[in-house]
Amino acid sequence: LKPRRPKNFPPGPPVLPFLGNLLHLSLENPLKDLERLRKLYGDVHSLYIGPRRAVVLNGLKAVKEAIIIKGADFAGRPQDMLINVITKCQGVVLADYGAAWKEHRRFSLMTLRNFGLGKNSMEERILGELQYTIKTLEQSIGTQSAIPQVMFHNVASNVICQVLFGTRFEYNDEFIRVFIRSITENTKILNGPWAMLYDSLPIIQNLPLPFRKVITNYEVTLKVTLHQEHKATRVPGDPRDLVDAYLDELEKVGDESSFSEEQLVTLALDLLAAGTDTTSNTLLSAFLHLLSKPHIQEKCQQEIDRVLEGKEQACYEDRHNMPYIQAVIHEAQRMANTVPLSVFHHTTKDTELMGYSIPKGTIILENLSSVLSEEGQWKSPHEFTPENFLNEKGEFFKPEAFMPFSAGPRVCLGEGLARMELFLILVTLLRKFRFIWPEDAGEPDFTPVYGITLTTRPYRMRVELRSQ
Ligand code: HEM
Repeated sequence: LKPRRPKNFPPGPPVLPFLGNLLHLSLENPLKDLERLRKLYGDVHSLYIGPRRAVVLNGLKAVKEAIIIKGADFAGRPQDMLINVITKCQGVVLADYGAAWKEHRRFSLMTLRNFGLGKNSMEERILGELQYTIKTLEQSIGTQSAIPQVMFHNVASNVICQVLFGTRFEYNDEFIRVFIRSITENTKILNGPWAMLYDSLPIIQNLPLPFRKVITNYEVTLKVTLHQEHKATRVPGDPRDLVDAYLDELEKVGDESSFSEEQLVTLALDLLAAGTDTTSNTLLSAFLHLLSKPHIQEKCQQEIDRVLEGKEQACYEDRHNMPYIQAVIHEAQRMANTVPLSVFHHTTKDTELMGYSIPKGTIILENLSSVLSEEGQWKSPHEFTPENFLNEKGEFFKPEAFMPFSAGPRVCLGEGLARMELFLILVTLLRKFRFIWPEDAGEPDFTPVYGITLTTRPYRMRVELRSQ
């Protein structure tokens, strides 16, 4: 009943029968506990999630050795947790390391790239979507209460919807409202207390407890995704979007590959879920910092005005002339710490790490937080300081420990898109508006709400038009 540590396995806290190390972690937010355990047991330590064997990786050295240098050994995903019940191990994000994952990852990367080129490029889609955001913000001028939460989720999910379905949704559309509510709820439940209990105690898995909400939420998102009727209007060989491209591929490869209509639905949901909550929570955190540090906001605006003088709108290439903006965006990502424990990995074979033996089938928690704020890697690890990314000459540089997208074979496949979104959204909005912390709002609260993604606590902002 009490799990036994394998030989030469990393050390860790004493393990209890059934519960493993569940009592060593705050189920509401285990990040502080992981910091404490790192101090006690070192950069690589073990942890039992109920009966499941897990290893936590802390700091750049351990994370790099595992997911980059020994990437393939650490590139699996666990297949028997609450999260897998809903995705049936398909798609990309939670698929195990193997042919189906590889084929779907390759297809997604290629399609994102193809739909990002030429006419209707990704850049145009983002800038087009921003016109709706600008309208929303303009309507709130003169009030103290622009509410950025839903707005940034809408932008991020509409950008992906355009790639997937070739269409965007009005911000009050049923699809987008239901979809966003369901995925934001699920990213909180899926690594919260109920998921931990579900994963630790098989005996409770069929009881009508709150984790069942994850399944209902997933069914809702599935229904709305399936609702996108594509087949009737598509022209084979002339794809309008990712769904068309997938259906083309399915016809081409037939039964010989892992492609199937069921996989397509999971893939679409994967991309929507992975691309919405991450980008929007990063933007929420970035704006919270800019609201509380008006001098940094102003410095960004000066650089934007200078570089974009005479130009109607920003393009992604402009980033090369905006070292300060680049530094602010990277610093915002570092402090946002959007996916603090990455997505759980799983060892694909018996392997070694920093002198320890780690058997095949061990869950790996990659503590990205510990790298993004590691002492010794940053000039200022705990404060919002754009200078973390600027050299003495004011030029932008990226330290090795900047890994909000993780790294190695499983590195975020939306990194290129996310970086383009963050740049164009921040630059366009900061050029047009000044964002001010409302006088009646007290002090900004930077304590995040824990989940697969960290979220800022809800806040309001005052918006003024800038005269350029
Ligand atoms: C600021 C925004 C984003 C952040 C911080 C972020 C971060 C991450 C992280 C940490 C992972 C886990 C990597 C690992 O397991 O080692 C991941 C995976 C993934 N992300 Fe992102 N992401 C962002 C935006 C996006 C966008 C816009 C998309 C959609 C196109 C996307 C799609 C994915 C997918 C499909 C995976 C799974 C990759 C795999 O398992 O092979 N992400 N992301």
